[in-house]
Amino acid sequence: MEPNVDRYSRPDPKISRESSLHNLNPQQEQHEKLCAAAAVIPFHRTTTREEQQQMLMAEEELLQELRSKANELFLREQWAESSSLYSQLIDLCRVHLSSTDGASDPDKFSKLRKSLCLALANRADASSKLRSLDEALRDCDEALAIESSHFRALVCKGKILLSLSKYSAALECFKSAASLDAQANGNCGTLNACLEKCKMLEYQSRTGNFDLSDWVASGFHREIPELAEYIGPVLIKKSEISGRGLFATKNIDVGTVVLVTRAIAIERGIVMGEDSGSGENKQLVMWKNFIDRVAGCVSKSRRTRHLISTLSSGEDEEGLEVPDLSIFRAEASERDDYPNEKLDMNKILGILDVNSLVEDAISAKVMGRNKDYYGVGLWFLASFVNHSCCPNARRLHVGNHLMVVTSRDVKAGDELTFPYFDVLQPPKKRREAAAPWGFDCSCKRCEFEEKMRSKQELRDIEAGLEGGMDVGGVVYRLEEGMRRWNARGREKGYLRASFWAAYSETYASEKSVKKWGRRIPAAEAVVDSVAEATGSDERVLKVLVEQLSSRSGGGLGGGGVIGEMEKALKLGRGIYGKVVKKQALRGLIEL
Ligand SMILES: C[S@@+](CC[C@H](N)C(=O)[O-])C[C@H]1O[C@@H](n2cnc3c(N)ncnc32)[C@H](O)[C@@H]1O
Repeated sequence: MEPNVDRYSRPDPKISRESSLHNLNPQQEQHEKLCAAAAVIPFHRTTTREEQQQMLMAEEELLQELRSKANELFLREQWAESSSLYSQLIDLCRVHLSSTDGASDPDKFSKLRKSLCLALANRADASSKLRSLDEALRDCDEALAIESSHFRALVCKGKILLSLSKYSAALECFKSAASLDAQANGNCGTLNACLEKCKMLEYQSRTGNFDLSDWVASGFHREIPELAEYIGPVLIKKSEISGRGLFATKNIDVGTVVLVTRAIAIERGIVMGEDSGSGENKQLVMWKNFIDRVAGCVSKSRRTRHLISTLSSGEDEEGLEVPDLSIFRAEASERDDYPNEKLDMNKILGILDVNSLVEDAISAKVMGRNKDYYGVGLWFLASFVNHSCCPNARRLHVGNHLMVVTSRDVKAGDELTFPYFDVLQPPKKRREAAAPWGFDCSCKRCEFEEKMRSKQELRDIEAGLEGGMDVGGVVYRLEEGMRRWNARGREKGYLRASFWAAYSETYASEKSVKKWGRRIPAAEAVVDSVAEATGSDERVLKVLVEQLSSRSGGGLGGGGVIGEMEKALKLGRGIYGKVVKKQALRGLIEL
């Protein structure tokens, strides 16, 4: 069959020069020359075989040159530059494909399609490094629409889906890639690693079974474990505390993971000298960087923009809509089905003020953080959890993930709350800590303590503690006062939690314990009531463990302390959650 000579006619010079060549860097000048050689052919004249060969070579060389330059930049991790060259390569492939007839020149057609697919997959890889995930996915889908078993596009798409927490869809991609001829595609090590990781994350996100024991047992020295995002038995509803809140949909035991969510953005650093000016400046710089990061994520993803727009910015919280929990399930989300929200910088700043969490919060220190460490981040679903001074949950920060773990048993229908700040301090300090959040806490404990403010004696005790009064004396006066005020059950726990600093210092000092003897309660009883009132806390647990240790003379093997050890383990579960299994937990709390 006669070749269709027109196919080899020079493509419209406007398209070829403007869309592909014009932006080339100087190193590609030689190709301009090659193309210029081909350009001597008048546009309307049909080309000879020799001219066709010449043009084919020029085309091939140009593609090859672009490809190697783009690959080189990619290997040098110059993502934006390599992406721009892949774009030129893609344009060029498209131009040539549009003028190539697959039926009469199948080799060239198939070569061009392969080049196009590879360039799309590579650009997707570069875009994903730039966190332009929507664009990256579009490229993978285009490559896969051309060749459904394109290895690189499948692996790249799998990785992007994995980073978007779409575990089942990612697993499908990796499985399809694994079913291809491994020899032909190479890179099996990476694929197998992705496949295994994906299987584990898919399992975690489906079951909520997480196990951090090995990491904890290594003293947090091993690499931070990979975690899936997970939404447990919870739902968002109107809250009596304020606006919307997160509620349990069934009874939940202490230590259960109810939520694992990855930060939208996070900024970390070591801030030396908490009160020094340089520390504050560093925090300000970090805050600014954090805002930039969030703004970057918002500009790159419709989903992020939509989800962030559901968060409170502190204004008219009662009038806010209750979003459907399902929009936070990454697995369920389609790429383009989000409204294109408009979010100005003021709104973003308001949202960050109300919802950002600081990783160095007292509850986060447990996971092996340095005391000068400071990290600020935004986590979507956790942003619906209200604060309470008698919370029933805690947060654990593991890498970029925030885990919400119940710190005591929770009943179906209860609102889940975690502390935004240290709740083992007196009401005045707690009010000061709540002020930057823009609220006055009115949880049961705060309500009770507000009523108790009328007691001059309590105010004197608080002033005494602040003024450096003997801590044993503070404990004694408070215990005496509670007897007279008829404080019962949880109420005692609330007050003891408020004066926890005095209790823990007293029990830590043999001299104080001797001095006050039976006039102050046993540490175990205080630990029980504080844990009952405010949930587990590592400082409360520490007092219990020290008591156990001193009672058993340093070793904890004695039969008499078994019950207390079980109690300590239960408290430990409320702090670290069931994600740290018994043996590792024993090590962690030094039992
Ligand atoms: C992270 S948001 C919590 C979810 C929020 N209620 C909503 O509807 O989006 C933090 C804001 O919730 C409100 N809030 C949280 N805990 C509160 C409490 N104990 N008392 C009063 N307001 C509270 C405050 O307005 C606070 O700035």
